[in-house]
Amino acid sequence: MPRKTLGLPRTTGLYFVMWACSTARINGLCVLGWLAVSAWQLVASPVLRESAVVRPGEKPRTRRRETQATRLIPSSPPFATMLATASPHLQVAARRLSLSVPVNRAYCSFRSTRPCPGRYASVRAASASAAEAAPPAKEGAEELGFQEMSSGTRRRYYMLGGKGGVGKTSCAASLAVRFANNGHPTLVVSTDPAHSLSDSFAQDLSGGTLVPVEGPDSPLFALEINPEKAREEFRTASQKNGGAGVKDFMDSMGLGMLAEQLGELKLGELLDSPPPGLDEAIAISKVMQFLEAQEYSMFSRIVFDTAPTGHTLRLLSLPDFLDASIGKILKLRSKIASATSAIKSVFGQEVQQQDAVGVLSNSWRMANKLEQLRERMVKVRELFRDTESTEFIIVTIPTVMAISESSRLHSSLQKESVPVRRLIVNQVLPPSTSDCKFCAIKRKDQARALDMIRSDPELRGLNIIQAPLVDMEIRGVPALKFLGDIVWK
Ligand SMILES: Nc1ncnc2c1ncn2[C@@H]1O[C@H](COP(=O)(O)OP(=O)(O)OP(=O)(O)O)[C@@H](O)[C@H]1O
Repeated sequence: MPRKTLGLPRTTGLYFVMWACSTARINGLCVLGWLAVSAWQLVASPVLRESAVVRPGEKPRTRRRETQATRLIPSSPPFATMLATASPHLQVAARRLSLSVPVNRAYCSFRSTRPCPGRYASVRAASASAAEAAPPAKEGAEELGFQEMSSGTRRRYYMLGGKGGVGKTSCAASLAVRFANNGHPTLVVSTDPAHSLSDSFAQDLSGGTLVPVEGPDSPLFALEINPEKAREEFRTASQKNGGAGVKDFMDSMGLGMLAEQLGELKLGELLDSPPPGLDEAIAISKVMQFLEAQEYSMFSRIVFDTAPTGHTLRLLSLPDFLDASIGKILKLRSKIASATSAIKSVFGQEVQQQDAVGVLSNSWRMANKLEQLRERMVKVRELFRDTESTEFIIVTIPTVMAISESSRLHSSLQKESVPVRRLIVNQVLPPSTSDCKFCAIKRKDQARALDMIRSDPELRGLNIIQAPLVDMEIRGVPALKFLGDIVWK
């Protein structure tokens, strides 16, 4: 029908078609409306299309970014923009066009009262925008880029930690992939009792041994330490605690005091309900064991995906804890050794005597193992504090709760003299030309949280790395490479 016959301006024509769709609620009509609008859009929307690209007060978007966005999600930005700039009736109509997911997505990313069905229209565009929007990290800060992390072949350790669920594993795995793709034979280790490294690499890494990860240019191995299994080694040594018969026997030997002291130490309980941090301590000491072996000397970068904040802090104070809780055992060790040999030399093979010897020698073995653990923990703590080889990277998200926790974590790490220089703020919503209500509110919240970082006395001195919230699940080496290229620059 010629436009003149209708006698309506173009936008009103569009309005009419969409209004018909929204009122009729008939899918067939919706399809017709959609086709009509698309045809109309092809021939008559240069002005509106232009307005989709540049708005007052905004930087013009580059043609390239627009192309990337449209390639990744085949939505129809000009059409969505038209909807966004038109009346609320049109927006209702657009919602009813639910048969067209791209349109819904595009629509949502412009104006909606509900959260977006997909996260972002374009991952690449998002990351580019985030990089553009990243605030200067700190005043007078040294520039710490990936180049600095990657330079040199001397072994370096990176420990990523923070509140649960902020993206520690994704960031640690992406850093490991990035190192491996930059020529470093790399080992990534999860010491978090609730492992998600396997999920992150989409590969089974459980089993407590080094597993090669397929994909990167240089060797990349992953290791999930099973704390239960590692603890089992210690537990078996403490299983025979002896019974009343043994106690009587030791009393009769004049070793009653020793038996009582051993009983009080409750060796079995120490490992059955381990003190906080012990699991991770055993896990890290296991890694130290691995790394002492010649066959693992090839790794020039070791990345740790650590357990959530609390565990890490307790881990650092564990050597002191072990001193306090097993110090007594260590003191008793020589007494145990001499009592064991005395009993062995004086008596024959009676059951009671065997039990008594068993208790003492188990206790002695146990004491030895705990002593070894304590020594390793001291080494782990030294490693954590070595500014030359180690860096702890705090991962957070832009929420008040996560930032408060990161601030406390930083303060505790400072007290323990652990070097921290970088703070990753993960899942930042990138700026967009227009916002759904949900996104706008979320973005405001995030902006407040980012301001909080800038004014936080603990965090403002750190080099801040913003990682955008991306619209895909970060799973498998290609996705991790993708994230790594954005985050580790
Ligand atoms: N920048 C991002 N954009 C989109 N999704 C992300 C991003 N970072 C992490 N995620 C997603 O968030 C979820 C949690 O991430 P991850 O497992 O890395 O967190 P975590 O801190 O290690 O969790 P936990 O404390 O439970 O081990 C995962 O589904 C991951 O894909």
